[in-house]
Amino acid sequence: MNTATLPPDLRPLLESGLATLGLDRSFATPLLDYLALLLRWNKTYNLTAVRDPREMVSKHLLDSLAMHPYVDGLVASGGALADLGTGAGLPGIPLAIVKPGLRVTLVESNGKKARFMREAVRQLGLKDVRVAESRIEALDEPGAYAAITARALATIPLILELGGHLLADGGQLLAMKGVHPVEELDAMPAGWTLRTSHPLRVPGLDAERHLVVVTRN
Ligand SMILES: C[S@@+](CC[C@H](N)C(=O)[O-])C[C@H]1O[C@@H](n2cnc3c(N)ncnc32)[C@H](O)[C@@H]1O
Repeated sequence: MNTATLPPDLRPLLESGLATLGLDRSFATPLLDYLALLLRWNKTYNLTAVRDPREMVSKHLLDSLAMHPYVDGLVASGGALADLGTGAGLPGIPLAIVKPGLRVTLVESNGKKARFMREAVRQLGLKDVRVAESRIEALDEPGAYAAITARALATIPLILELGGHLLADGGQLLAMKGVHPVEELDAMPAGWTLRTSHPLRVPGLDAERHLVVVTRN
């Protein structure tokens, strides 16, 4: 893939961030391939508001990857993950890159974004990833997923309303949030339990981040 146009300092920046997150530096190559593709498509399709390549490393790649330990159990058990309102594939594509064997469905209703992701999945050779071009609430796969992820999508009650049907019994919502979302959790519907809210440290990002884990009772 053509990563030659990327600024030369991106690779060391990304490799250092991967090391901080406990991930192998070798993942920098496919992650930069994805970034290069995203930058190229962003010129014609409005895929993400963040357009500076250095900012994309911290705000998109490393931010998505900061939750990677939470999907290790899925790789081990073979459980599937649905990334809801994934946009250009965040966090689903970076997670799939660093967790070979993780089965991911990228759920997105925007046709241009879905088209970009189909191309990215093909070019990156992500064999266990599929794109579902669909409204979340219309995805007819009840109970098919051991976990759902959501980043910059909606409040926790709304995420559960849209996509709760996709989770198997005991399944987990892994919601990426900024500050700990007290009000959202106060409004959580019946049938769901807050398991944990864990602060995440994202290399290169000076902002509060939390991973909120909610389980179906
Ligand atoms: C703010 S973007 C976040 C994208 C990505 N998760 C990220 O972190 O960059 C929210 C995305 O969710 C999609 N979306 C919103 N509601 C949706 C729904 N009900 N079904 C499917 N996609 C939806 C939008 O099209 C948009 O691409």
